[in-house]
Amino acid sequence: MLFRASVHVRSSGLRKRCFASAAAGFRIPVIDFSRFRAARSLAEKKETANEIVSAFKNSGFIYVSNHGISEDTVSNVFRKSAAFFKLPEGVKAQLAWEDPRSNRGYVQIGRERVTQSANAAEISALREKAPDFKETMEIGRDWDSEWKNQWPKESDVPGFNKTMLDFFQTCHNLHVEMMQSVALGLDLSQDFFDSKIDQQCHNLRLLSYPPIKRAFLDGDGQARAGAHSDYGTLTLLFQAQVGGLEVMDPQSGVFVPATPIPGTIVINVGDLLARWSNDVLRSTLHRVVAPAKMISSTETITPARQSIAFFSNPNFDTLIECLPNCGKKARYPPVNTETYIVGRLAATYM
Ligand SMILES: O=C(O)CCC(=O)C(=O)O
Ligand SMILES: [Fe+2]
Repeated sequence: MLFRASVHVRSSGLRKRCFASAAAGFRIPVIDFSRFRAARSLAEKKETANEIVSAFKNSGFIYVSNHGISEDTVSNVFRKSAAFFKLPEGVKAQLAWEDPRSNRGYVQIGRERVTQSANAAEISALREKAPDFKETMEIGRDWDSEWKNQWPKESDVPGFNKTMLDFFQTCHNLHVEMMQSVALGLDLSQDFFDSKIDQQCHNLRLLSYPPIKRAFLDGDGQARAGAHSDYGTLTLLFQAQVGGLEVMDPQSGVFVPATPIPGTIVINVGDLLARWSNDVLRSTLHRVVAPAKMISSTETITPARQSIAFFSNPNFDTLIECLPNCGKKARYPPVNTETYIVGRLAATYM
């Protein structure tokens, strides 16, 4: 049964109550991360860490407030991203994403079909029938010896490259701290993950969902981004105010809107972290659909939507095998991070 569940924002700067439709028991809590940073003892730190891990066990998703990334920084990234997507198709096409091992470059509408399936033929059929209505720009660590980022010319989008590189580093730093909280919440030493996630094998993804006829999105299986889980450790998602992100309540199977809360980052567990934790932590299905609130009830075009996702990964040479404190019997065989991530990417792109 659906009902209105309240989401409480704890931070003083953001003290307000937000409402989200939710199935019974389903909650995406708002975590004030300044409490983790300001904690004067390990026990105090662990209080926030436990809240985070408890949410990752239940819904797999949290909103994080007071995360330390300024609004100016985030809005500047959104501005540069918008300027990039406004470039002529021909210019963007020259920066095309080419190889899952690189996972860098521009992905035009219809090239990716995110789904839960790991079967390439099934994904290909889905892509034909119901492609994702989005374009993206994928950015990796810039000092990789093998793979180069596909940067636009400085004169095409002034300041783009530097803005994105700075933001990449900023998100990496937050990921390290978030993983420290995950470690504490799992009763591991705070630095447990540090040396396993320090090579920045992450992927910064700029997303642009163009305005689209609502009727299109109402079609069978059609969405701005189809139901999927993410692949890595944690995803840091910055969403603009348009809305449309929905998270599946794992108990009821109902998709619940993850309504944007200004100033917060949505953070969710990816498949590799779920696997690492022997499914103690949950990697939850989510999707992007037409926003619940349209401009008017007669509106047939959904507004454009922008978001920025930072897909954090373990180091590519990290072996993912059942963590301590996560059950006696491993559910999965060990897997190398790069093999896993590249395999998933290879299946989802054409
Ligand atoms: O655009 C969004 O809000 C979510 C995007 C997403 O889930 C993804 O790219 O994996
Ligand atoms: Fe996602």
